Amino acid sequence: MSALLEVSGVSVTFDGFRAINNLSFAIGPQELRAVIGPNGAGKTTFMDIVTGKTRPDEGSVTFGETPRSLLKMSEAQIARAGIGRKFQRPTVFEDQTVSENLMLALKANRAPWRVLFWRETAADRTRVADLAGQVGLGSQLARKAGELSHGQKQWLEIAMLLAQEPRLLLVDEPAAGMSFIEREQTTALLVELAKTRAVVVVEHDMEFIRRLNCKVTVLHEGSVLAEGSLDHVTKNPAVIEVYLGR
Ligand SMILES: Nc1ncnc2c1ncn2[C@@H]1O[C@H](COP(=O)(O)OP(=O)(O)OP(=O)(O)O)[C@@H](O)[C@H]1O
Repeated sequence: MSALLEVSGVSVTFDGFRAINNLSFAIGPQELRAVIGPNGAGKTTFMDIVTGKTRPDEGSVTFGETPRSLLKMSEAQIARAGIGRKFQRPTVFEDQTVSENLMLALKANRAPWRVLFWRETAADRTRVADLAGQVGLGSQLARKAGELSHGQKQWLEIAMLLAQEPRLLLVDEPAAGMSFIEREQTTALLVELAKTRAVVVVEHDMEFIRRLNCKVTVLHEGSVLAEGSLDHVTKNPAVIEVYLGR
């Protein structure tokens, strides 16, 4: 299987400190991957590089079936090329309904000149209902986003990202602040989403990762320390040492 995203030999230095050190990472077109690692391992910086927020000093980052370098693309171009990022804190419009939030996301997906003449169509309304259904908010369309639970807000934001039809979704700590039931529903959602796109989940919650039941990449000091199933990596002495400090 050829990779959808390929990060190769990437390094980033902040004021002389090497936050990412010769990092190589690849993910397939329909793959679910968990990225773990202790604080400061470089997980956020890795996502910043993929989304164009941080530029590496060396290495290459390519994306797509016909690999295209992301390094010369702006953050907006990378998003349009099919990479969506879900930050830890939900950023939905609280005073707007679920339906209105999703309609805004659909609108944002249009070329600027088309937005000028944009009118909501029946097809848009169907798409909004479909997006809400995909994340389990089909019955919440008329509710204000501000009234939703924390987990529901996170799902709404994922649906807003899905409006852009990303081929790669980066999800930062989805389990944080969620109830047990919400975490279980989120696991199921991410597994489902990864059937039709690549999904990379950065998470500290090991129980959550166990339920994702996917390949895990362990980062440490800006490099890949171990890769494989959760059982495989958690038996690795180097991983145990990094996590337990022994
Ligand atoms: N803009 C920056 N300037 C200076 N140092 C930075 C910058 N961004 C990140 N770093 C440093 O780079 C290292 C990697 O940080 P990063 O946030 O990527 O780690 P992380 O694995 O996401 O950690 P956490 O789990 O705590 O979120 C850290 O030591 C951090 O202090």
